[in-house]
Amino acid sequence: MAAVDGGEVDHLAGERATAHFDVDAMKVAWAGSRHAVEVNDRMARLVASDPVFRKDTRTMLSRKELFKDTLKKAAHAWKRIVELRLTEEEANLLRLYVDQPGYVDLHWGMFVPAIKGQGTEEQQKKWVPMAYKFQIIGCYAQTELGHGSNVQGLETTATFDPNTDEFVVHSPTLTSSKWWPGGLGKASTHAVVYARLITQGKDYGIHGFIVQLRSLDDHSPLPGITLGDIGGKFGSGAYNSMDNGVLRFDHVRIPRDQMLMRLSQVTREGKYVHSDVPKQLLYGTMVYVRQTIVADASKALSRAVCIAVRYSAIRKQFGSQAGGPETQVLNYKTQQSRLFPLLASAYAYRFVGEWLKWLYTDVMQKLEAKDYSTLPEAHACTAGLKSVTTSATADAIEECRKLCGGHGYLNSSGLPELFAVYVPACTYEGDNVVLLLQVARFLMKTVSQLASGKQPVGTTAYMGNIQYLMQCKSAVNTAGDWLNPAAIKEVFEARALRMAVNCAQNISKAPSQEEGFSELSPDLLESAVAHVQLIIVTKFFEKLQQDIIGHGVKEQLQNLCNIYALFLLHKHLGDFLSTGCITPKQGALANEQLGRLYAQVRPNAVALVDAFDYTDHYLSSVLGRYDGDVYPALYAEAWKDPLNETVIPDGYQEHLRPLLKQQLKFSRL
Ligand SMILES: CCCCCCCCCC/C=C\CCCCCCCCCC(=O)SCCNC(=O)CCNC(=O)[C@H](O)C(C)(C)COP(=O)(O)OP(=O)(O)OC[C@H]1O[C@@H](n2cnc3c(N)ncnc32)[C@H](O)[C@@H]1OP(=O)(O)O
Ligand SMILES: Cc1cc2nc3c(=O)[nH]c(=O)nc-3n(C[C@H](O)[C@H](O)[C@H](O)COP(=O)(O)OP(=O)(O)OC[C@H]3O[C@@H](n4cnc5c(N)ncnc54)[C@H](O)[C@@H]3O)c2cc1C
Repeated sequence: MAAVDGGEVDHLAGERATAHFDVDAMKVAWAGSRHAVEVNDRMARLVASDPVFRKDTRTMLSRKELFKDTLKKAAHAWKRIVELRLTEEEANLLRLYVDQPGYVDLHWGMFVPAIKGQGTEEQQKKWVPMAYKFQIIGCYAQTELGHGSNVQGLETTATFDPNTDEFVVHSPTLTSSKWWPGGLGKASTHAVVYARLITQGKDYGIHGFIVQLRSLDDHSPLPGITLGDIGGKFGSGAYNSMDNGVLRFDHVRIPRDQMLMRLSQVTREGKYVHSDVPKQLLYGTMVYVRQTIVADASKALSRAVCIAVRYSAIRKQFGSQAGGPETQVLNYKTQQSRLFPLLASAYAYRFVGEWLKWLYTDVMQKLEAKDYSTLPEAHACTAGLKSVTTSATADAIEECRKLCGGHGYLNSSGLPELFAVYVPACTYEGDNVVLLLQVARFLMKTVSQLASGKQPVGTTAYMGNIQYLMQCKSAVNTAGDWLNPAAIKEVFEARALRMAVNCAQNISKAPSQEEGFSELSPDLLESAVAHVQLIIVTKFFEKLQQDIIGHGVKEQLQNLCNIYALFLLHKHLGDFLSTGCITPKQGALANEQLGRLYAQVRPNAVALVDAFDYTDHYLSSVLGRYDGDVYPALYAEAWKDPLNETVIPDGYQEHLRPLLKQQLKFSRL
């Protein structure tokens, strides 16, 4: 089952023949199960073979054309989902492979989960079926012009009026205008709006409300509602398919039962009642989406890496003095040392994403049973992993562009658009720095509780080993010693713990905890990153303990896991040295071992990206084609540009001809 939808000749056949492992079995390890490979493959092909889902001219469309194209694709996708009676799993994958951001992402990804998570059973019964049938389209309207990161600072108000049993939703200032919600600008009929609840003269803080925005008859905004799109965004094509919107309310009335009342209620008389649950559950939808964003990071990263690896195997430069063939750029050690850690990261993020999904499901089950003890851990893990994986992926896509040289800068390489679509992931669903500071808070709390003898659990369990980890010295003596998982885990644990303890000690010297936290925040960020990287490394090792079938698959994954860990060690050598976890000599040995691992990956590189099982349609890159027939495709693609529709360009008569025909007027000339 090869993901070929390219030409007849396989220019990468030689590369595929050198692989030391069973690619089909690796597809199973990557996708999670044989079933997952099958359903992914079927949905990817369904999309690739449907002309409505073509995207090769997307970067050449105007904003209006692009938006209309997005509406068409979303409606067609829905039609196919209904006609083919696709399951929810299949439908999600179909949307993924359509690969065009649009209102449906927010409808399914945030609006529906917000109602399911924060609505009472009655509210769910009323709203969810309408949303499932697309009788209404919803978005998630939280961020405002003046406030995004600071959710408690939102200004929109929802004031209860006991005379009419309604809330009056209002935007009191310009900065309280809702600003950014995807799908809001043009498509949504409804929104979950976050606003300050005011009743009986008291402000009870932020709560969620379902508000109808547009008429279900003619889609015009309802009275008191001002709506629009916030304007063009970074890059051509890319996230411009999404109608991120602005919304203002002028005393808009909604029935009381449109407040999402699972966590707290307002009675008919206007009394505020808070259920016996942590108020942070209000943030539940964000936790859910952060978890999905980690899974998406491995998708985006693996796409970019697939393009860069295949093209690096095709591209040749220098190498022969005697007129023989030039060298494949993939053979250059520098290319390998830039590219293979990214390949390893794609696998690492895939597996940690799988684990995070499990953690999230587990926490949800506990919440159902009124056990809230794992909520802080779930928040720290989703926030931290969202932050680290999206930042690294955004950087990696740009690195892959550079790894593809000049051709990587062409839209037809697929990389500029992928980068432009992906970078906002560092900002949306929580700015990455703000989220890392949340992780740091969690770590500082955990460290402070160690003194009282409280044993940390979950991903901070290693901190309980403080006596040992604060003074241990790595026993690594040879480069090969770095292949021992225990040796790697020990130094990653010691680094993370020592950085956290250093921060805690320095904070305790400040006049107040708050001042210390603020002063130390750059160090706290690094401490949080160290902790999150430890989680990723640990989860990769744990994956290797599972039953992994197929010839050579486990060995390849072991190599990638070691590359991921040793690459991080090399990149953050300063941390490991300054905390005394390793010596400079041990750092050099790690680097030596990395070089050996790259050599082992080299013959397997193309097969390792084939295991992602991406169709050419999904990759949408002439450089990443499965068949490696890059040059004819690049050449043909150029001719499709609208500029090449005519030989003589528009503007020649007005601007070029007069210039070329002008009489020389300068005496000096
Ligand atoms: C059948 C058909 C199927 C069809 C198929 C289609 C399916 C499609 C599926 C699609 C899936 C996904 C799509 C994804 C698309 C993505 C598109 C982009 C979306 C972008 C959307 C957004 O951006 S929405 C807006 C997001 N905004 C933010 O993230 C704001 C960030 N800020 C915050 O979260 C908070 O303000 C803060 C955490 C930074 C601070 O909050 P606050 O001031 O209240 O808190 P404190 O810091 O004082 O902390 C108080 C205590 O609360 C704890 N805390 C904080 N947050 C949480 C949390 N989330 N959970 C649990 N606990 C939390 C904090 O730790 C403190 O605890 P203590 O220290 O113990 O007191
Ligand atoms: C493409 C896109 C889609 C979006 N979709 C939605 C949506 O559907 N619904 C929705 O409600 N919102 C949406 N958003 C909004 C998004 O969630 C916010 O932009 C995001 O949470 C960041 O908040 P901000 O813009 O207020 O950034 P700011 O907080 O203003 O960040 C500006 C800078 O300040 C720094 N900073 C802020 N606070 C601190 C601090 N405490 N300590 C140190 N540094 C700090 C940040 O690191 C950053 O460098 C979207 C945004 C984008 C870009």
